[in-house]
Amino acid sequence: MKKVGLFFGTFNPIHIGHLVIANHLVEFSDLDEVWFVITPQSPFKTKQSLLDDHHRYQMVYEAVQEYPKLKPSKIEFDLPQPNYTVNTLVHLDERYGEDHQFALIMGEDNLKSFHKWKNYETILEQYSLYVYPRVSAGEVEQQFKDHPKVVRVAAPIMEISSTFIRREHKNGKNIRPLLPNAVWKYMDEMNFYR
Ligand SMILES: Nc1ncnc2c1ncn2[C@@H]1O[C@H](COP(=O)(O)OP(=O)(O)OP(=O)(O)O)[C@@H](O)[C@H]1O
Ligand SMILES: O=C(O)c1ccc[n+]([C@@H]2O[C@H](COP(=O)([O-])O)[C@@H](O)[C@H]2O)c1
Repeated sequence: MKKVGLFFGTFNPIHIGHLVIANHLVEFSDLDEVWFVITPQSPFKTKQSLLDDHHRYQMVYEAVQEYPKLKPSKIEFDLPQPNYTVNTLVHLDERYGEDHQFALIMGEDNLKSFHKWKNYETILEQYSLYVYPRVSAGEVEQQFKDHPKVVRVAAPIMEISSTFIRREHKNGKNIRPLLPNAVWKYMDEMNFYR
């Protein structure tokens, strides 16, 4: 049975913050692989300046080329939008459940709003949440604090966001160190976020 951590996101674009977290989890937890699930439409986000799904997928693909334990996933591309994670998990289990055990990866910021996710109780009954630290306002709800399914992982804190990268690239700043090299090249050649 392969243990796979699912890292959900819009990845518009994927940056080194995402990569550091994913790599930390495959190297320092019991997860065998991490799959980046590129979400066409996140339930809590508007579609503003969102690149086409396939371009976001391609950038993740380029970013993980030299990391055999990290994989991009298109599973949500053909599912109804907005993409509720609980639905995606059903599809993943149908397709891979026989020899894969799935868990979710999220930052502490997302754990703080996890009670707003569709059917979060069902998710927590069936899957573990691997939670890494993140600088953010607010409190983790009591119900999640000592929950047996919430696994704390001491990954490094990297406060970078895709929003910052898109904005400052547009402003003509050099944001190149924040992106894997191949992602920078793809983004630059395609003239994204100009
Ligand atoms: N620097 C970071 N360190 C750790 N986790 C991050 C970091 N940036 C984003 N994440 C988390 O990774 C997941 C996927 O990121 P996503 O692309 O959706 O967000 P983002 O980088 O914050 O993008 P945007 O700025 O466009 O909202 C989300 O759960 C998000 O909270
Ligand atoms: O299922 C839900 O209700 C739900 C609500 C908010 C977010 N999510 C998932 O969490 C991922 C990260 O969310 P965000 O808004 O921080 O980019 C997003 O890509 C979705 O897959 C899922």
